[in-house]
Amino acid sequence: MTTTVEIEAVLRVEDLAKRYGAKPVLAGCTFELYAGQVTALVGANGAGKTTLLTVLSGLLAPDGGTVVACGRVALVAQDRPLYDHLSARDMLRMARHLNLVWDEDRATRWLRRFHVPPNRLCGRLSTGQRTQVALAVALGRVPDVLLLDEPLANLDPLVRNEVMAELLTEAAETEMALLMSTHVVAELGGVADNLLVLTHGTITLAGQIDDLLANHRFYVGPRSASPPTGTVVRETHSEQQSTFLVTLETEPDETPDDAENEWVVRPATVKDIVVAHLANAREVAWHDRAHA
Ligand SMILES: Nc1ncnc2c1ncn2[C@@H]1O[C@H](COP(=O)(O)OP(=O)(O)OP(=O)(O)O)[C@@H](O)[C@H]1O
Repeated sequence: MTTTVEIEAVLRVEDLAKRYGAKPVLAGCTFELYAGQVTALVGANGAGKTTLLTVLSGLLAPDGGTVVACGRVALVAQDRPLYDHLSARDMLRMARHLNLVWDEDRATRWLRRFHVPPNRLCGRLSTGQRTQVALAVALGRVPDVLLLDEPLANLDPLVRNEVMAELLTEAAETEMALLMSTHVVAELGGVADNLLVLTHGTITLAGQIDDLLANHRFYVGPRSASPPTGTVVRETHSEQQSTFLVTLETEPDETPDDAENEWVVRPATVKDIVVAHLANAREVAWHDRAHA
């Protein structure tokens, strides 16, 4: 007998829409975030990631749809807004006064862990150190949902790994759901549980990363119009050869090569899947522009 473990959704987003003036930026966004899980939000520049995170944080009102959060939501914004004339320690002190729920230990531990000088003015901290102060303030608020807008962008590769490892521990230990926008797709393996791809303001791919890896395959074979199976996500052709990235209904057999049909089957990475979706989205945009 198999037992299905129900994972609790701590944030539910349904049919979310946002416009800036007359310009629609988000439309029909529907997804959930789960306790203790990390979800990566990926999309082209201008796709609407920052807007989506800002709406989820409550700082920006949506024009349609609903966001239901079970608990506190904290956002670390892209520009890490801090008061430059306050020290890191004063930033925490101010956050303690502004928040009904505040975990001083958790916040100061983070600053210590990443060697941020507590008495230096925020205006004199490096960009990476400012990120650490913003993360300390967000974690000190004991969020049930932590939203991070490109949290790793200004960190060196070593610190990036350390920050991600610490955030994963925090998420697991406190059942905190984490949603982070990122362009560093190659680093998502072993980090994110779920993936959301945002294309021109709409979620075009959502799922558990393990499932996405299991049901995407490359089929490489002699030049042809279609692959032997699956739904085509993206195709490229040379004179002799065709390559299809497909989604499969069921997992393929263990045997990777389909010798009979001369097709070579190989697995796709998260980066392959994301890049294919982004490339498709860009082509659709070019096509729409050309025919406008
Ligand atoms: N305050 C604003 N007023 C009007 N338009 C805006 C505003 N903020 C963002 N936009 C526009 O909305 C769209 C989505 O922007 P957003 O910053 O959410 O995208 P993004 O996916 O976070 O981009 P990036 O990856 O470059 O950070 C863009 O076309 C942007 O120019």
